Amino acid sequence: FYLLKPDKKFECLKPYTATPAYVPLLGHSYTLITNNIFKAIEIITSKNKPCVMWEGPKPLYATNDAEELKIILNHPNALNKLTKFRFLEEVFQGSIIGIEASIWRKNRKKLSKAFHQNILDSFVYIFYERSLILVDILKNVTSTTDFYDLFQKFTMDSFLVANTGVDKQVQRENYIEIVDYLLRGQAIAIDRFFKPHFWNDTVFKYFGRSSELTKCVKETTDYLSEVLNQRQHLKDNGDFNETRMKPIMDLLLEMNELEDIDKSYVINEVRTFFYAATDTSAHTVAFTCTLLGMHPEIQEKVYEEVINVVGKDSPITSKDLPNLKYTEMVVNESLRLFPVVPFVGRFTTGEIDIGRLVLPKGIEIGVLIFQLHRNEKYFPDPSKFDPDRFLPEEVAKRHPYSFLPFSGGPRNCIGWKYAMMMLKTSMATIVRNYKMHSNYKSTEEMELESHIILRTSHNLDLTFTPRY
Ligand code: HEM
Repeated sequence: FYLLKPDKKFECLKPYTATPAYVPLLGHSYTLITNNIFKAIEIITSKNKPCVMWEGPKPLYATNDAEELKIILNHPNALNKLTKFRFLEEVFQGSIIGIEASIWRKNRKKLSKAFHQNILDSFVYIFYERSLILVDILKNVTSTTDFYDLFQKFTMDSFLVANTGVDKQVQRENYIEIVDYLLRGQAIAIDRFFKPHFWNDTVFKYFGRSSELTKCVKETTDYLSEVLNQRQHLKDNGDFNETRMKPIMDLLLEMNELEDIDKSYVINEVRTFFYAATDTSAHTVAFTCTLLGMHPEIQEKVYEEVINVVGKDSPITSKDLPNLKYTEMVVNESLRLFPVVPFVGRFTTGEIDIGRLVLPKGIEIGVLIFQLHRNEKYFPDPSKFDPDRFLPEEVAKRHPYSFLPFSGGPRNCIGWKYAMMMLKTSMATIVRNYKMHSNYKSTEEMELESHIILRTSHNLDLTFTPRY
């Protein structure tokens, strides 16, 4: 009986149960059998309002209501991640993204120092240099170019320099062993996350790609450990490049000495930053280029702004970024329509009163970022691309928790400023050099899917024509 019906202690959630049929034993999880997680959530939340979905007897309260999200994301009882995060632990290895709240608090404070504005400012020339390589590579795109892959190489290239000080020329080289290990490790862990039959450790060990995953993690650990030793050596000899920028790894290394942090901790955090930073930013560049390709008049406004602020040939610097206001509005509107992290999850460690309901201790919460951004209550005509929604007077009229591409509250994205600076630098560089074109007539023509990070299920329709 327990397996067939929602647990008695969660009775209070029953009136909010999602509309698709509740299937004994599975609850609503059966929707995952034939759909990717993005589609499954779309089906379950088709009424576009908060609801409870059931994984067998285990409830998940899913909401796209800004006021509820404000309460939840700032509540001390909602700082832990979904219990299923443990299936990603083999790649995260106790780093900030999945760690339990009491340890997370201390670590977040330390790591925040690496995202100080002065440090981020010093990365802009890397973002710009790497964008120039991207612009060069864009000369060779054809109708078969995989844009997700192309932009991912750009973000990985920028990441490796800004975070580890290593220049691997990721955009120019076809195969780089360490990048392959990083990406394969990520893919295997995510695959397990969404395949219930692999949630059992023994089944995963004998029938899944467990040993390949262990190898990928070991190889990336060994590589980052070698880089760390080289940085340490440079530091001991007084050869740290102090003049232009300090990679995040060097900062963590300094903290390591000051605050007695373990070296393996530094390695795990840097690897997690890699996972959190690269696909997210790459897919945002891909979506933003496509949206500009669909809207030539908006693209020209971005171009004019870039020429007015930076000029035709000057490098883009950290001083220019605050003045690229319209470019920022465009990036924001792109993140609204296509929030590349379409949902995040939390787990309640105590009750949370969200007004019409008290969420009990011990349930999962789904923060429906995609459905929040497409909620007509906050964004009328939600599938229309309209950067003017981000004019300061329009933003002031809206609920502050109606736009959450980087989530909200104390456990939001630690890298959001880094991401925005990289996105603005790269978009300005691309628009200054190319006219983009896309044949989509509306965003609804773009079939979406997600295996954590949002993308289209087909390659993007996009062409680049040099401006000069
Ligand atoms: C477009 C780019 C990005 C998007 C949309 C994005 C979005 C997010 C979201 C939605 C979360 C989850 C927060 C939650 O659970 O409530 C997150 C967490 C995180 N992000 Fe990002 N992110 C981006 C880029 C980056 C970059 C560039 C970095 C690092 C350089 C980064 C590092 C992290 C880390 C470490 C966390 C975990 C934070 C914690 O638990 O305290 N992200 N991000």
